Amino acid sequence: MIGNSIIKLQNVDIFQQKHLVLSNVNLHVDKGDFVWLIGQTGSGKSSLLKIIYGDLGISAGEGTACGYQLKNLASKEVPYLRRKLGIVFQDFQLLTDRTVEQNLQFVMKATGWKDKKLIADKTMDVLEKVGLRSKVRKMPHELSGGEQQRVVIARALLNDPEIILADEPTGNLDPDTSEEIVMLLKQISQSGTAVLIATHDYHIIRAFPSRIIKCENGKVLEDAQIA
Ligand SMILES: Nc1ncnc2c1ncn2[C@@H]1O[C@H](COP(=O)(O)OP(=O)(O)OP(=O)(O)O)[C@@H](O)[C@H]1O
Repeated sequence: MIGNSIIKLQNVDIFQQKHLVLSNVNLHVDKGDFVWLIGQTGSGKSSLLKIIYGDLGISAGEGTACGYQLKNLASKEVPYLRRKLGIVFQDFQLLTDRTVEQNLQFVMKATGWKDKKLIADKTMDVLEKVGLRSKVRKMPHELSGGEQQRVVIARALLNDPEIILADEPTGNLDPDTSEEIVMLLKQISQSGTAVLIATHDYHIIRAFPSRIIKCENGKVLEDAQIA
């Protein structure tokens, strides 16, 4: 990694199949940055995130994410890159037949955690960070939408990621709960983990002013404004 750089894309072209979605993308995200990603439906926000988490490959240009070269990234490297990224999506994607604790520990076991004491301590550590220690034994359906999204954020924090990528994390939440979730993500960025949030919700952007990146007409504008 170069200095504090977590994500660096230089002159990257982003394709979905043969369709060029975004061309000549330049983007940098540094340690602890809090960045909004906006753009109309179909403008390429999810495609840009997919480049960063190794779901789409880079054919032209250069990129690094969390110290990994994205160009020619070997498929066996992708799970290791993903451990350094916390991914939070709109629909909560919790396992509905397991408790909060079991949801978290399922991920830990899948990513190589073995020591029972460390697993138990980390479970409580991430739940503390999202304010849900008391819900450790609850099933997802016993939680509100905002609480479920907090569990997803806790899950994203398990492997101490360098950045959280969030795609419409408040899409299913009411305005007050959305603000609470973004407040939590903002706090996380202040403790050093970068946060990149794709959203259509300009109200929430106004409530938490920060750097804005915009996908528009096949380009990525760094340091954009909302109307
Ligand atoms: N798997 C795919 N195969 C082919 N084309 C795709 C695929 N996924 C997305 N696209 C196309 O790529 C373009 C960008 O889509 P993308 O999902 O990145 O946009 P977005 O800005 O995230 O949209 P939204 O706000 O609706 O989520 C669109 O034209 C879309 O139709």
